[in-house]
Amino acid sequence: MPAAFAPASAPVPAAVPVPDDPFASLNAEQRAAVEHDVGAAAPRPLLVVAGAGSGKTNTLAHRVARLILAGADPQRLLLLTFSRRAANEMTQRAGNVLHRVLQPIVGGGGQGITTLPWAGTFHSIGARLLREFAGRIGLDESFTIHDRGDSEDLMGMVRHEIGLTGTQKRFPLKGTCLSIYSRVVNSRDPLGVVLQSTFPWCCEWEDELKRLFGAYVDAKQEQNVLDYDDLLLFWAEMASDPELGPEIGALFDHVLVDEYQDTNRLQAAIITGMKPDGQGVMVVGDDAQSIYSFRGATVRNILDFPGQFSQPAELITLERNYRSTQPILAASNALIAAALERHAKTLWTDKAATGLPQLVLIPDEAEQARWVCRRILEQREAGIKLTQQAVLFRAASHSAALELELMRRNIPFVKFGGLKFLEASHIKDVLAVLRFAQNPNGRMAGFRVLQLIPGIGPATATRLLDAVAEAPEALAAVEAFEVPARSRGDWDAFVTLYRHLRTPGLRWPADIELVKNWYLPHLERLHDDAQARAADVEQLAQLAGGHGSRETFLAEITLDPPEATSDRAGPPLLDEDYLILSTIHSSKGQEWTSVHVLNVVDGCIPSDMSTGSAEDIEEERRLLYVAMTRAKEHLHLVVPNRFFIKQQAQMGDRHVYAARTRFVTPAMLKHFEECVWLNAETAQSKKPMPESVRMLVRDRARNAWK
Ligand SMILES: Nc1ncnc2c1ncn2[C@@H]1O[C@H](COP(=O)(O)OP(=O)(O)OP(=O)(O)O)[C@@H](O)[C@H]1O
Repeated sequence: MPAAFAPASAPVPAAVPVPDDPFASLNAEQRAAVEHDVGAAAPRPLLVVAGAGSGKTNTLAHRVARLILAGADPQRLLLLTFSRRAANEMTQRAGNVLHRVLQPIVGGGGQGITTLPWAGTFHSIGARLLREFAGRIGLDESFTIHDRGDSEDLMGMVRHEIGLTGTQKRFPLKGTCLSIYSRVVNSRDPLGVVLQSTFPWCCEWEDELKRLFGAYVDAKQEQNVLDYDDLLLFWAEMASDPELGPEIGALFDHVLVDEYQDTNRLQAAIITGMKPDGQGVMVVGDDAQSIYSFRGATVRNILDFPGQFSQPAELITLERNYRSTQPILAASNALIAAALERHAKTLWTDKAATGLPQLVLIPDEAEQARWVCRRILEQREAGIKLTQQAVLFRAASHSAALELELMRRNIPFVKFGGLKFLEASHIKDVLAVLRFAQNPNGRMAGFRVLQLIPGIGPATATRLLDAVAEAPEALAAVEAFEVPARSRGDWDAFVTLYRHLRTPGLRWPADIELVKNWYLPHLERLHDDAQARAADVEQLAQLAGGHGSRETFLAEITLDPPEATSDRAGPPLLDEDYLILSTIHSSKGQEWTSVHVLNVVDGCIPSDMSTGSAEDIEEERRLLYVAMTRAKEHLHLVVPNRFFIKQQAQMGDRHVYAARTRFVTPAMLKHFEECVWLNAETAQSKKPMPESVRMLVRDRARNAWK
């Protein structure tokens, strides 16, 4: 039995007598979900369909605590969440409940009982299981994991190698190829179907793509690397194996899945493979918040869950919303009621409020930025901290004007969902060195590292990587390699580093210190803003200290990267109080007292990139629903009327007119307070819009398309 599955060293006493009812705050439906088949020998599958803000995360955390109190072994509890942050939060919340109950009994805190070693994302748990079972499925356990960028690069390289770049007609780019591949793997649909439905302009390349994907899989195998999709694919394969599937399933008494609406077919197959009868399986989700179909997630998973196992699942619906005021909820309900298919539920709340959500008409994006800043400062004066206010938008680029305005006014903010830490080239460089040391056969990492050395280009790097692939020990091949004379000094420094990194017994995180010292002079040479980037490298080194080994660090940072880098629009203006800027996708699961949604116009939401099919449009509607239901007390949908065209001379006046999003229909306007804002300097906001202006705006919007 692998070490990770060893029994807990300090088991929780079975069925502890409960002094105070820690579940008293739950409502009847939440309680039913928490108590479902507790203590039963064979707990039936359970689906909790929970509306936005109805406490599903809360319920799941209480269920975890309840199960542990009833004697469940935390080591045999698999908790699958959408992000690592969600896994940590869940563990902490369950810990708080347990703490409240157990503290009077065991005294002195009762902490430490709630480490949930199997709480994490599908991808990170998949990586762990694959390493544990590597030997059984013919996988070398030193495999490294490619992030999306590495995978694209490898796809590009293979595409070139098999001669698809030189074709007369333009073959799809590497990023598109990877998206198609990923979609096929995650949706489990045949290539032809995926091309027809999602990438119709690539249909003519079906045969070539098939050949490319075959070669891509071979390349990954040769180099002993796995991409994100492999983590799910291999896990699903193991789960469907008649011998391994039950063995893996038997490691866990309970399998709990959060945000089930954003899982894909492969993830559903993993659950059914491990637990064909659904015993101990509980999933929680909201079909109205399914927003990840571009990653292959399918809302069908949640709609079909009740009949997925050999026994029917029980269904519990949570409809009481604890987050938002009644008017916010009424507007959100009206919006989602127009959706084509969903589990019927209508949220209600007893949080009364006087104000309606606002629909704010604004002349253009620049005024939108000014108005939002002004409102945010007003609200702060009224006692709402900046961290309790968020500005949400459909695409990361939509906040550009606002970011400038915030910086001009010195309002601190943090942005989620922009450029990711791992996408920054300096972070990629450092990680590539570590990866090349961990797995010398991983060519993408090696290729990147070697070309950091002055005088070494793609041809020399390829020769060295070939030599490494053929040699029994990578270090010997590196030491014996002859580089051009002008690279000699830099090369020797690299060989010394590589020798250290390949020496057994090097104590992590010493590796990253060595890499940092080697890399910083290169950073100085390569970038003008080296200082800001060096701070990121420092942050990476600090993160590294929190991991047990090079191997786990590389796996975890690839799977769950930190968000912010100095590569963003500006340095993160951190303060003890700061405003939240976030894409709607990254706002999932969060809540704020006040929410502004930018660019609530057709073309932005629905995005003009996503209006291909009825399903795409439906997903855009759900996105707006997710954004609106993040608000507790104040909600503002901002509708700028005019967009300046980006590619034109400075001070150019070319622009287009936009219309309010189609999702807020005239019949829904009664749920909003409509206001118009003409100019930040003349305080004209909140006056009812004069009919003359209304007409003018409407006519102009229409004329723009004549
Ligand atoms: N029984 C309850 N009594 C009081 N407040 C509750 C109760 N259940 C949940 N809440 C509160 O309601 C809010 C929403 O809860 P939670 O984040 O768990 O909802 P959710 O269903 O996961 O939301 P979403 O899906 O919209 O992200 C939180 O502030 C939570 O503390």
